[in-house]
Formats: sequence, structure tokens, C-alpha cells
Amino acid sequence: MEASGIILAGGCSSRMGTDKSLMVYERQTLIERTVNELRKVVNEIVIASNNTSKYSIPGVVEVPDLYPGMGPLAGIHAGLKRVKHQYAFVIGCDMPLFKAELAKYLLEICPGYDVVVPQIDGYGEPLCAVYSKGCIEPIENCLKAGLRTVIMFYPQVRVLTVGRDEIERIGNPEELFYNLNTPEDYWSLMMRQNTDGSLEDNRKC
Ligand SMILES: Nc1nc2c(ncn2[C@@H]2O[C@H](COP(=O)(O)OP(=O)(O)OP(=O)(O)O)[C@@H](O)[C@H]2O)c(=O)[nH]1
Repeated sequence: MEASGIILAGGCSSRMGTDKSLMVYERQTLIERTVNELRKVVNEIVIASNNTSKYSIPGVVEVPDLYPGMGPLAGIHAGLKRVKHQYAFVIGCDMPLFKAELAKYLLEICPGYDVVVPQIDGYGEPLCAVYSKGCIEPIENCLKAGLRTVIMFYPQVRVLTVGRDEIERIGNPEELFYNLNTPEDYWSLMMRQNTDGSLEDNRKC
């Protein structure tokens, strides 16, 4: 199935104190890394940010939020309005350990649903999930009403949740959904322990 990818990159990074999308992990900025991973599974990539030419990555479209200041939900909305395919895999730009296989799997099982969202031990991952164009109107209603919690519109659409067992076939959920918010999170990423117990210093180029 042909599908699109939407990268959310319109946040303030206030807890990090520096633009998360431009932080480096394994010699790439997080935005480049996310684009390169997504390219493996989608035909089109849209970055939803507060700008239209911040990254200038070849072949990647940038769109501004149509409801500025309304958080990631506004990014999902702007992205869905812009993409050409019925389904889009949405991912935050601050999830450095996300794998294309996860997007591929969620896109494979999405027909018949409007949202396919991982739910690990009761916690949803709405910023690493598939959304259909059928979500645009319900999201717009929330944004117009000043509601910015991403999952607020879920009761109005067809939602499939994907649990830990299924996600673990792809990778460790604690890694796949690891997201950066603070300098401490970034430090943990840099000094991440390999499976053999050794420490990998990911700052080195
Ligand atoms: N397009 C868009 N993306 C957003 C917006 N707010 C957050 N995001 C993205 O959503 C993801 C999760 O963002 P958060 O960590 O919750 O917020 P943040 O603003 O980046 O960081 P803080 O200022 O520390 O809360 C990141 O990829 C952000 O870039 C927004 O208003 N518009």
C-alpha cells in the first residue's frame, strides 16, 4: 500500500533548551535520521513544523500548522491535509530509536481503521501511529474547540490499538518509543548500553 509519512517538528523544545530536531545522533540530526528511516517505507514525507523552509531536505515538503500553538495535534492535522495518500504514519522528530519496520507493520494492518496506535502496558503512543484522512474533520473540530489533547478525537473514529506482544516482535518498546525531552534524556541516549553490556559513545563522529 502506498502511504505517506508525517514528521512532527513544530515544538518549542523548552525542556531540552535547544531545538531537538537538530540534535545529533549517530552522525545525523534527528530530523535527517527520521526522514532517512521513513523513506524506507513511505512514498512521500511531510514535515509539520512552524515553518516552510527550515530543513530544506530534498524531496521533503514542509508545512506550517494551520492552528498554531495547539501542539502535536495541529501538526497531525496540517500534515494529513497536505499528504496525498489516504494513510500516513505520524512520528515525532524526537524519537531517535524508532525503526522503519514499526511503521511498515502499522501501515500493513491499518485498512479498515482511521487510527492504529501502539499501546504499551496501558500507555498509548499517539505520536508514533498511523492516521487516515478520515481523522481530519474530527481533529479540526477539536482544534476549533480549543482541545489539544491528541487522543481526544479517538472516540469519533475507528481505532485499533496494538499491544506489547505485537510490538516486541519488531523491537524493544522501551527503545522504539524512547523520546527525548530533557538534556538528561539526550545524555542517556549518548551513553546507551549495548546488548553486550558495553557502553557506546554515540557522540563520536
Ligand atoms: N507541528 C507541530 N509539532 C509539534 C508541536 N508541539 C510539539 N510538536 C512536536 O511533537 C513532538 C512532541 O513534542 P513535545 O516533546 O511534547 O513538545 P516540545 O514542544 O517539542 O517540547 P517542550 O517544549 O519541552 O514541551 C515533537 O516532535 C515536537 O516537535 C506543534 O505545536 N506543532
